[in-house]
Amino acid sequence: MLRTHCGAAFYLSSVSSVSSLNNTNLFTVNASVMMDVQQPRIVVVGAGVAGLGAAIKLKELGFTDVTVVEAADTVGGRVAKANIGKAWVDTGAQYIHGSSEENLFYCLFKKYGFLSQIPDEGNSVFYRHDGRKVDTEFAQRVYEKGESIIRYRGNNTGGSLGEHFAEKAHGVIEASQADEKTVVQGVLALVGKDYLLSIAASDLHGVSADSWQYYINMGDDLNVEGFMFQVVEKLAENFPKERLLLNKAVRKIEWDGSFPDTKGLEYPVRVVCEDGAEILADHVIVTVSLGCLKAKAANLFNPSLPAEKKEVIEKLSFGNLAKIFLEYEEAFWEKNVSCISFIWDNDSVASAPPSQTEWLKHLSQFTVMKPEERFGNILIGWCPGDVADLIETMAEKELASAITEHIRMFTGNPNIPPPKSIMCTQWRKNNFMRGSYTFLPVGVDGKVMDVLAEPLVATKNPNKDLQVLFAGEATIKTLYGTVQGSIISGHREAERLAQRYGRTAPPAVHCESHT
Ligand SMILES: Cc1cc2nc3c(=O)[nH]c(=O)nc-3n(C[C@H](O)[C@H](O)[C@H](O)COP(=O)(O)OP(=O)(O)OC[C@H]3O[C@@H](n4cnc5c(N)ncnc54)[C@H](O)[C@@H]3O)c2cc1C
Repeated sequence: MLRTHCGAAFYLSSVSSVSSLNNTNLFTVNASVMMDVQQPRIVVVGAGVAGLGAAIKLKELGFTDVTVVEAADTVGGRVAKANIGKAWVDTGAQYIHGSSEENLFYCLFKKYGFLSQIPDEGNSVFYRHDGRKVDTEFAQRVYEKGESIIRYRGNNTGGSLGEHFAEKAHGVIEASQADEKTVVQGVLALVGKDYLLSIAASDLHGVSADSWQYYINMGDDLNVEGFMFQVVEKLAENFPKERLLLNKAVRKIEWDGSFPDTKGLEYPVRVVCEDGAEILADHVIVTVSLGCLKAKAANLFNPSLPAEKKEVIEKLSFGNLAKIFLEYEEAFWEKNVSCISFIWDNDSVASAPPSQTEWLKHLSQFTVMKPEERFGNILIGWCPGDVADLIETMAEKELASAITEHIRMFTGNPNIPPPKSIMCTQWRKNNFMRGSYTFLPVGVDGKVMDVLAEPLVATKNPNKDLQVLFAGEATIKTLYGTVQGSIISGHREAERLAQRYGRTAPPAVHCESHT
């Protein structure tokens, strides 16, 4: 989830109490507190942040028979990397939403010594379609006004964020001076587009105005590009490699059954993999994305999911966010610039070729990867929703050429060369992700995520409970769409099993004690 514009904290104004998140800072547990030696067999499906979080927490809680099964050839899921130019870049998450010690991910960054390596954000520059720059201070002022409107938590309004924003933005435009109206309108439209990036949606009118009513604000955003995947790789070192099965896609989860192993022991769950392997288990924690659940849940579970859960899977939206990495021989931007924004107005629509206007309109923000010594000259262009879906289908050459014309027009510099390399993320096409992250469409209350998080209830074997549990960013209404939400959801399910086996964890420990 991207929720930052040009270094400015782009977050929700009112906050819920962080103390409501028990044990969020628990990442070590003294195994001596174990109250029994029973070792149920547990399978975790997915080695993204939620799966790793669950597996490591289970290990810390003294469970020794834990296996993680991952379809991809690497860990991390939607925290992922790719090589471009001289560096590895984060193709998935790259912001810590909440740079404070309430945030477990922030603590991990601190623990692994990465925080001190994160450079300061630079300046923003705003262009109109004809190369004119908008005075940064003025643009920032209007931008902040727009942000304060859109940073709206909602509280069972049932309305759309688009409606809310349009109404309030209209007031700001009306109140501005006649000669500034067009720019004010353009900057406010930019706020809306940037917000769509943070939600990964196509249209604010399709997004619930109540999207953030349960959300926990842990502080400002921090851009940790190039470090997020490193933190997750380090995290994965805390789980035994031989128990982490990569390139092993799960095809079927059979539950509420009675499956004997070779020793005649009976297990209620059988996990069947694409390669034909079968793993018997007492418990399985499913962490696949909402996108995968939408596409595959009907065939993945046997017996099938209860109607209530199916309904939630259908109701929640799973967006897309494209990151387009553009590598240049030399920077055409000034050294201190970290964000380049394009402000569209009615004239700019006419200036772009009609075939490209629609998607280019949504390519309004480019961030500069910093520092140059580490990354070279790389810009990231950001696109949300349907436009991201479309861009995934375009050839790199076509994309590079359209973007170059776009940048030339807005900067007023016809000599900007095409990028020497270009790479676009493909989250929607990825069979094991099917998009970027969850958002709440109009009319859907975040509480439905609690339903998604509920374990399945066995009917044939009610004494063998908690057979199928669910974790992942879509299962946590207070932090969905984020890495910290994912890890906490993994911990939640590990702790659910710990409770089931009478295993108690010591009280939460503070971030500082791990530095
Ligand atoms: C482009 C992008 C930008 C983002 N930006 C940010 C950001 O700046 N800050 C932030 O906090 N969050 C951000 N997010 C969201 C964040 O990355 C996710 O919320 C989080 O990583 C999800 O973790 P997860 O474990 O819940 O799911 P996943 O990462 O999706 O993990 C699920 C795992 O299950 C595996 N899997 C799927 N199906 C199967 C199967 N059948 N068998 C076996 N394995 C399977 C997948 O391969 C995957 O590894 C971003 C996401 C994207 C895509």
